[in-house]
Amino acid sequence: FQPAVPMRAAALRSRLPYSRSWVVPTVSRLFNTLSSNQDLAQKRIEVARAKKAAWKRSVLETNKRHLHIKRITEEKEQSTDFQVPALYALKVSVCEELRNELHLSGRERRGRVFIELGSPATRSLKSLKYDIHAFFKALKKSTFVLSACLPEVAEDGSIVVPEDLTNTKMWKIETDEDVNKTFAMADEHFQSAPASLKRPSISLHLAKDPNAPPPPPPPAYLEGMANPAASETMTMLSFYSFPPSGIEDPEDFAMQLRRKWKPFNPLGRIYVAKEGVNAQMSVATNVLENFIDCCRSIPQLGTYMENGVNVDPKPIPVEEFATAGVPINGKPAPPFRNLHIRVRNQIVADGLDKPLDWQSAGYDMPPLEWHEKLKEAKELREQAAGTTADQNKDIPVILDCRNDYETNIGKFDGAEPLETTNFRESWDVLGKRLEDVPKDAPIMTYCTGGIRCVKVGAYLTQELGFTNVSRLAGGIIAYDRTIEEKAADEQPLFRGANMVFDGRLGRQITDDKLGSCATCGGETSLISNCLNDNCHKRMIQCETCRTAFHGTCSDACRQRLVNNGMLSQRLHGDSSQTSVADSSEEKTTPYRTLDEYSTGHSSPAPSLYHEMELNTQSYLPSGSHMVSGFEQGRLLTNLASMTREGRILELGTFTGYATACFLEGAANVASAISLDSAGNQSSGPYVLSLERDQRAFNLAAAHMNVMTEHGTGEAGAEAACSLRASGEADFVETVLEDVVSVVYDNAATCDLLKVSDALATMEEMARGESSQIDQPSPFDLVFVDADKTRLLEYVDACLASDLVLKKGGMIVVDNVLWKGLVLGAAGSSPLLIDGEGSGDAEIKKNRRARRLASKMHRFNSAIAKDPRCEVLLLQVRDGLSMIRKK
Ligand SMILES: C[S@@+](CC[C@H](N)C(=O)[O-])C[C@H]1O[C@@H](n2cnc3c(N)ncnc32)[C@H](O)[C@@H]1O
Repeated sequence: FQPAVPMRAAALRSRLPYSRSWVVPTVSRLFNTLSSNQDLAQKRIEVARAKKAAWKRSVLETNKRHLHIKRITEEKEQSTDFQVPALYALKVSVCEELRNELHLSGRERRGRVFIELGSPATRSLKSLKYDIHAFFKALKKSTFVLSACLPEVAEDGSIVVPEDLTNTKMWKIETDEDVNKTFAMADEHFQSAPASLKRPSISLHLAKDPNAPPPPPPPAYLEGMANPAASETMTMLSFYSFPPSGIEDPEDFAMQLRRKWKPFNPLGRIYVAKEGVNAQMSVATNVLENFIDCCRSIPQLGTYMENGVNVDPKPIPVEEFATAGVPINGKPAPPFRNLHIRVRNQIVADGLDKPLDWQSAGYDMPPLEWHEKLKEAKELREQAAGTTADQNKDIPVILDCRNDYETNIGKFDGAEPLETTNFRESWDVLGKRLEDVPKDAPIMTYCTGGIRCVKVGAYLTQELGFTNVSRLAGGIIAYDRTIEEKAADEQPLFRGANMVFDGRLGRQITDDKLGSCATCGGETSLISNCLNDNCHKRMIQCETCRTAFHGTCSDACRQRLVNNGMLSQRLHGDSSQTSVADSSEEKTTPYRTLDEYSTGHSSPAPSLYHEMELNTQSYLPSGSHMVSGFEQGRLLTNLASMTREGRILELGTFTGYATACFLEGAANVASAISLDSAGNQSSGPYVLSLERDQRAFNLAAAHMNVMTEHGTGEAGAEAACSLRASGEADFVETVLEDVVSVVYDNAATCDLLKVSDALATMEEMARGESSQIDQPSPFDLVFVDADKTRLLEYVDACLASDLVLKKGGMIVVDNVLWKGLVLGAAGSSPLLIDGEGSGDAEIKKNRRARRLASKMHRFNSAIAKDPRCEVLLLQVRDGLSMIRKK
């Protein structure tokens, strides 16, 4: 054993620059010193990481504890033979001074904290304060002192908290001994208290600690700041930063931004990734300077916001702001509704297989210099007619690095668009375009706000070896502002409209209409997204066609809107459904495909479903293609409606679309057999759905609550829509209990179960050993829609045991045609994949798709031969296999 202090001193001595090794500065010693400094830095990073991990663990533990306590209270409240006081209830109130100083919200000022019998908080002041802090997060642990009294029970059985906190019955809790005494008194008081007091209780009063250090002064950027709500205008702005050491913990950084920006009430969309930050925002103009100062004070933004904050030259009056975006669902919309700070893998998805050095990306050319260079380039081009390539080498290559729908409505004179539909395609296009261009030739690049050109510049210099690359600083936005502010007598060399990434979509810079309407071919600069949300294609479309096609891109999409009965709702903002039979659309629009015809002659899905899809797109966009959707969803409802008892098991809930379809079907069964109470785990209509992803589970839980509280019609759709409109992303992030239970229409029960692996849970059920939920009695239908690599195991568990699926029951397996690739896997055609690219990432993705297609083919072949069942493989959506258990 060695004492800790000397050991620390020795370690420090060997690392500090003034240790003996520094006195004789030989090269090797200097090197040693440097490397030990690096060690020290590394150690610090490790300590910081360990602290963060410990903090995360403690948050998880606290959450777990809350849930545990909730369960105990519920169980105890239900059980009649409750004897032991397992929990103490502390009624906590916070003094006025602390409330104001810490800006406590209603829930944080007063509430109940439960303390378990025998837990450290019943013995030590520190633990008691810790537990109170765990419930009242806004309280700082050291800023309060405690006083206590015992609650009185009124004649009517209600619990009275003394009004007069200075009353003599109150005592201070200052030591561990006081804590012990207080809990002992609560026990004693409980013995003689009336039965309406369910457990030993203590009233606690929290007052400001007179010895607490004064709160830190507000940051300078908040001093004397105006009230953003009083601003008459809003200012659009954007910025990006690629800090050289990256962002260590993007989740944590995103939280920091939310906290620091709260006083400004900004709106916008911000992406945070390890590589940096990319923000498009609107901020009240009266606090714009304060907001910019705040951003500058954040080290990861500060000096790394290349070209500072790109501010739109014209603030928008608040009344105009409310309607400055492209209308959504036929209703006027602002450019941004909420503040969304999202963590992503990259702030601009580039598809490169390794990150480059974003600090070394060519010359960031100020807008006025860019303007002059373009004029020179124009002159050079005019003089160059009929001259040799060698004489033309000074003419710069001007590259527009945006996508085709952006360059089609506006670009700089003489610029060459890359004609990409996605930024990831740029690398191949650049390679081909610049194949024969000398490495020292001048190359000028630009994009909307400059961020894409950082990546293009890095690629051109580091990967393709060009030495004379420049990019327009701050992109077209900064150019537009600079010309307007500093060279108003000059004609802008950018013609047409600049597409921006907020609800306005396009900002007209000159009156030129360079785009041609995707529908009629006429001139236009209007850009929008197809109103059929299943398509949502970004398109250029003139005002006339926009009206004629009701904001959709084609006949097919317009027809979809009509079929879904949402046209009138979307265009006029009313909730009345268009009656398909009465609709003139139905009579006059010819059907171009059988698909369109079939959808056109099916009953529309209830309105809730569409909102569920939109919520999925909004909260879990990368998985939104997984939702079952209209055709398959309706089929699932019908199948569920035809089952004997309406008992359905779904593997892979995702956001609850198919779950809702099944619940609808189960309720149909209940009404067909005139059940007068809802089914449950043991008998009658019941849906059990298993999911492992917390965020998907939370959104599904919210959807199921909406469905059961408001139904699937207009009221349900409105409630589901408000999940999105509230902008409260937090509900998908919180940890819910692992089981969420709802009853629909008093006819069918649905349990959502959060599991770590649906297959393991199902195998437990097959053995009759379900650990998370009481063993449910067997199901009529099992929908297999979780991980696609273990389909045989899922189906086998259903076929092998009658505890999961009844004899004669049905297994439905999704995605069995795997985008048509099973044909290739069966050797019938080459394995072609739509839009097959040649980049490494694309090749990897395709390899995975092929591997899965082979697995799917093996599954289809095996199950078709299995004597325990009969199979019908339907070409619905991505292929549905209907497997009847014999
Ligand atoms: C295709 S989606 C389900 C779509 C949903 N059934 C619908 O129709 O809307 C697949 C879901 O299964 C979940 N999942 C995948 N593997 C799982 C597993 N082993 N256990 C539980 N859930 C799983 C995924 O998180 C994902 O949400």
